[in-house]
Amino acid sequence: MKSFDELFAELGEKAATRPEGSDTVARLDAGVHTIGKKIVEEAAEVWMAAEYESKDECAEEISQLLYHLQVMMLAKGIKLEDVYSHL
Ligand SMILES: N=c1c2ncn([C@@H]3O[C@H](COP(=O)(O)OP(=O)(O)OP(=O)(O)O)[C@@H](O)[C@H]3O)c2ncn1[C@@H]1O[C@H](COP(=O)(O)O)[C@@H](O)[C@H]1O
Repeated sequence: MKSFDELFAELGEKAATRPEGSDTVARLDAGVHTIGKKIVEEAAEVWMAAEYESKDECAEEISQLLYHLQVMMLAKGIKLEDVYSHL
């Protein structure tokens, strides 16, 4: 288990060191358009899970959406505080 901030730190490290086999590195290399499409797909899965699946399945979909949002943040050079300052 990890927090939002811990995952973001881990993904930032992956982006910087580019380890072989990292899904995150591949997604960053694919670019903002592909990352954006994934965010829309995951958001729809959250919606469907909320309507038709269990609380746990919905939580898993939300975790995936948060992951892809973080990938977009990295792709755009957006830091946690850039987002938090708007909350
Ligand atoms: N938290 C996540 C995470 N959430 C979602 N995903 C990715 O998003 C996909 C979403 O699931 P889908 O049901 O849409 O699967 P899919 O249709 O096969 O998706 P695609 O791979 O085709 O886009 C998953 O298969 C993962 O590839 C994640 N990939 C990585 N992480 C974490 O990110 C960290 C770094 O991972 P690596 O970069 O792979 O080392 C690790 O701690 C991982 O646990």
